[in-house]
Amino acid sequence: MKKLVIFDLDGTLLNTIDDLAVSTNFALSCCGFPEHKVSQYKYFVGNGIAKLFERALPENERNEQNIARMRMYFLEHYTVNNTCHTVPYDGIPDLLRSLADQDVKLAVASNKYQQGTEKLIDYYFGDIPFIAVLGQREGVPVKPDPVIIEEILGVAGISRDETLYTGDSGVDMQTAKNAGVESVGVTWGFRSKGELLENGACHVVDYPGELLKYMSERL
Ligand SMILES: O=C(O)COP(=O)(O)O
Repeated sequence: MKKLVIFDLDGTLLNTIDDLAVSTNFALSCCGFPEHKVSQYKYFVGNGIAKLFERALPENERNEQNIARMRMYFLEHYTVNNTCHTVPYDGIPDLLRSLADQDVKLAVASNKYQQGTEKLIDYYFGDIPFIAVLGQREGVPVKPDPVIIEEILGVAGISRDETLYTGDSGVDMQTAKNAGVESVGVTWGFRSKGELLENGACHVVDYPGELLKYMSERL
């Protein structure tokens, strides 16, 4: 029986890629560096914003000072422009609502910085009763470290066996494995089915409706 579903945010609940790309390109251009195509950002996102900046910077410019400058310009732009193009994936609001109606506990575990994670969840899913909305926080290791999952299990009072973790990247599948939790990889996000399987996805789904069916067989 599954009683808790933990969701990744970027590429799983929300398609955030355009806003992330626009704000990172803004920061790159403020720093005098070349921009990237939106499609490239699908491979830059997933390990938190410091890693996003490192990957976006030219190879010989990847240093602490440039990452700090990128962070400043990015946050200035993204803080006010993070809901311009971002949308929930088709079927996600219905999936969350149906799970909540069936008394399944819901939580978010993201590598996006905490304030951004909370703002987007509140803006797009304000009516969904998430028991925990956790992003990247100072001093807490990012996914694939399992600490974020362990924190959510503690808040929920639910065991590993009763938990499902859902995400769109190899990092997400590794996180679930490291936490000893069953994983479902989703193919509507930023990464390929191959990446999900290579990183130990227990199951892979192509539509939110499939996840709902999978869950209803396990309630
Ligand atoms: O900000 C990121 O790197 C991605 O965050 P995610 O963990 O929600 O995919």
